[in-house]
Amino acid sequence: MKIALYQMHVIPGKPEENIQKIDQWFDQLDEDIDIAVLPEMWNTSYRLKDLNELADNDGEVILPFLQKKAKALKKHIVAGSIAYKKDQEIYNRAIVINKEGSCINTYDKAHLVPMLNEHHYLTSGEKKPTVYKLDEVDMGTIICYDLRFPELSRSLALEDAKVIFVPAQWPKSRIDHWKALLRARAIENQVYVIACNSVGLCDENEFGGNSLVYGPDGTLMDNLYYEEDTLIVEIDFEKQEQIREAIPIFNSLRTDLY
Ligand SMILES: O=C(O)CCC(=O)C(=O)O
Repeated sequence: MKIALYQMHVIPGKPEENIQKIDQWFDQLDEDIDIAVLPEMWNTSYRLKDLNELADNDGEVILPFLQKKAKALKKHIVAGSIAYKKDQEIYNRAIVINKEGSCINTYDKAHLVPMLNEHHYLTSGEKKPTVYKLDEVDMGTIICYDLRFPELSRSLALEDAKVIFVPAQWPKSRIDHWKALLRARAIENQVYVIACNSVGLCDENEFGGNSLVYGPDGTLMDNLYYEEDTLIVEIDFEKQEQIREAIPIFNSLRTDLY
């Protein structure tokens, strides 16, 4: 399975321009890419004060755009997350569209970031992320700060997720945490962790890139640096099975204790 990640410089407060950038990025992807992955809040970036005007109202612009694109390109889109307005509430919503153009999964970021005062502007999700299938493989998505809460990734792994996507706008100043936490989530759950960060500035926030993919044994399969760029990786589920057989952590779980 071949996956392309867009380490995007999201233009703050300019949803139309960001849609155009993504449209062009999709168009230059090779035919053999199965899944295209986008970062967190790629329509607005962190212009939180303006989200009431900028958030996509019930997905009315972004959903049809992604659905049409997925169908035309015959690719699944793990569409990171967007600022999504519903009944006067604004969510940081992850979206997955399959190559037939159906929206098969959504998840509203459950852990809002105190350091960014996200809770002043966004409503937190009240449900945990759920597993979805792309090409018959179980996968899941968590968003950025969720990475600090291992319970969420574990709950996806216990539902049989083999891949966990982490769209983010993670700051440059804490990139060491980003890499350590992503690697830990990969090793402890024996999953592929596919992490798509953004780059560039939004007001005083600088995002740190370093989008990467860790294998189920924590091997760094590939990574990007600090510029806008594309990462392409190929993942292998037979290899994952071998890793899980060699160190069978899921058979050793003590659900009687925790
Ligand atoms: O946890 C962190 O250090 C960064 C989290 C973050 O920036 C986010 O969730 O958008």
